[in-house]
Amino acid sequence: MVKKGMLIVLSGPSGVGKGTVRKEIFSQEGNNFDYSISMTTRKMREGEVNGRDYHFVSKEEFEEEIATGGMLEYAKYVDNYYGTPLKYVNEMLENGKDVFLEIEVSGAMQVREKCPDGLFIFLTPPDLMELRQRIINRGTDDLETIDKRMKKAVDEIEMMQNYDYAVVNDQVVNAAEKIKTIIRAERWRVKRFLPDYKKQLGDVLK
Ligand SMILES: Nc1nc2c(ncn2[C@@H]2O[C@H](COP(=O)(O)OP(=O)(O)O)[C@@H](O)[C@H]2O)c(=O)[nH]1
Ligand SMILES: Nc1ncnc2c1ncn2[C@@H]1O[C@H](COP(=O)(O)OP(=O)(O)O)[C@@H](O)[C@H]1O
Repeated sequence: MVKKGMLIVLSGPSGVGKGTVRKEIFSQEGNNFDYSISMTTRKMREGEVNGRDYHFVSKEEFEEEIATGGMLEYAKYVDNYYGTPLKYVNEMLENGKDVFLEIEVSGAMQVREKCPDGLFIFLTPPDLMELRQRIINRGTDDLETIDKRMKKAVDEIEMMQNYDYAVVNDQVVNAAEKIKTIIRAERWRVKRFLPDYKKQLGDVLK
């Protein structure tokens, strides 16, 4: 039976722990889905590998991809572009493989428009004080920027209503486990099977 793969989108406010939880999920064996490596114009950090963590490209290269329709979605985030190359995602889905994206909220909303059948999971903080504390702990922002990020985070949390599931990131391992449980259950969505049976019916009745 040939089923198209499922597109899985993990998103949520900045600083909630998307990257941390995603890395936990992919550090474990036995996932039946593949990670779509994003493209970005931000500088490579120490310890990162081009083609593993991101496809690192110049601003010109990124803009060329946008212009030629090569991106499924993209966003400008802290003066850099981040986006999902369309080709890999399409190839995987056509081959019946499930694909996992970890992207910020505005990109996720673009994907929702284009792929309404995807699985949209919103990672949310236990509460806003904890979110603030995590952004402070990360140590990358001054207090003024942190307050700006918090205002943006509140707007982003409002977008939760456009998602299928909310997962609270209390403990990284718990959140990763919950996400994997959701993905396992969603594999058996009726609408993934129906088109194939309809096609078979056409063949049988020929
Ligand atoms: N829209 C979109 N957002 C992405 C993509 N890849 C990563 N992001 C988001 O971009 C933000 C910044 O990522 P990054 O610079 O790696 O790191 P962080 O600041 O250490 O989390 C995070 O919220 C990611 O979820 C992508 O392909 N598309
Ligand atoms: N469950 C958690 N409990 C405590 N701290 C966390 C948890 N998940 C992530 N963090 C920390 O919160 C900060 C933001 O996480 P990060 O993965 O960079 O977020 P995002 O990708 O959503 O911007 C990091 O310092 C990370 O170590």
